[in-house]
Amino acid sequence: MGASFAAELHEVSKRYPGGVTAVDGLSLRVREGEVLGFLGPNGAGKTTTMRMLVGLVRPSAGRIQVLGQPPGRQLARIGALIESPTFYPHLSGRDNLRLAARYAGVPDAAADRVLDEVGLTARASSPFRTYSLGMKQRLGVAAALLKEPALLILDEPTNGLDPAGVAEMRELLRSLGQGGRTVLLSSHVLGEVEQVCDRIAVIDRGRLIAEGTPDELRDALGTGVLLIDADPADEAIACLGADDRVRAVEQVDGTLRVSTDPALAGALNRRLVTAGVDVRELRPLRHSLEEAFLELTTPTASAHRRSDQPEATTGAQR
Ligand SMILES: Nc1ncnc2c1ncn2[C@@H]1O[C@H](COP(=O)(O)OP(=O)(O)OP(=O)(O)O)[C@@H](O)[C@H]1O
Repeated sequence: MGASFAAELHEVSKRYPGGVTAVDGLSLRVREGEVLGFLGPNGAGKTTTMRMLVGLVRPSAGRIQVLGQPPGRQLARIGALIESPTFYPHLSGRDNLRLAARYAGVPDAAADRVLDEVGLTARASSPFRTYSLGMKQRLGVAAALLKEPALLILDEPTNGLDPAGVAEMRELLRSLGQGGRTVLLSSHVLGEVEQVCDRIAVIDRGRLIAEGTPDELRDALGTGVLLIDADPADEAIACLGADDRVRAVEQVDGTLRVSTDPALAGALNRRLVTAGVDVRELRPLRHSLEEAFLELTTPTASAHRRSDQPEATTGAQR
């Protein structure tokens, strides 16, 4: 396994006693220095994967390397926020972090550095119990930063936060990803990772189902539909309907929605023009990333959405 990956999983599975397969043949590489969003619906296996990376859970099958070693060997270089961290309610944020610093074997002064990094300096002397949920979560991130980790693993750090808390956490995550640190960040909400991550890995039922930059995901999860504005439309429908490579043609608000391989755009354009049809516009229909994510992970939700789309007014179905 190469050195340019902060973490590598190869065909990793985890089957819990009782029979739940939480992770199922997962192969994934976290590149050094990237912020990787680990996205999946509830129960997809994100927490289990993260627990395996830090050595809290043993995989049932497969190989894992973290910072070039098997899990559990490089804990001094890994900061993790996987379970809600336990802090003493009556102690201040600073004193809680100083205790954690001693436990981690780093100087007390690290507490002030990380408080500053997560934007809690102004409230550092207040008792932990007076913190908002967002501040508590940020203190958890601060604790994970004490060791100046090369790899930071954060499991759903925005979970349970109100919109203002989510926005603050997003800002913090964006700043954490700058510099050379590698960050693995899980979420079940696309919008929370889309803006802060270099790449996104989507898992569902323990399996990797898509991986790439947000743009690559949008492209890879194309709809298989070309939008064509052609004149006369009737002739275009007849021409396209006669092509074996076209699965269906629908006319919606004057535009043809052609179900086909989008790579055939050029060939279909030529065919239309040869048939004497003017092609005014031809482009692939793209999902938003949110739609693409739902399409991949929750078939029932996407079925609902499809039925909400405008009805075809005329069409040729194959
Ligand atoms: N200790 C355990 N024993 C048995 N089953 C477990 C255990 N931990 C998790 N599971 C099951 O494994 C599956 C994956 O859970 P996991 O917590 O890894 O998913 P997740 O993607 O992190 O979900 P969430 O977003 O809800 O936290 C779920 O079906 C869960 O119930």
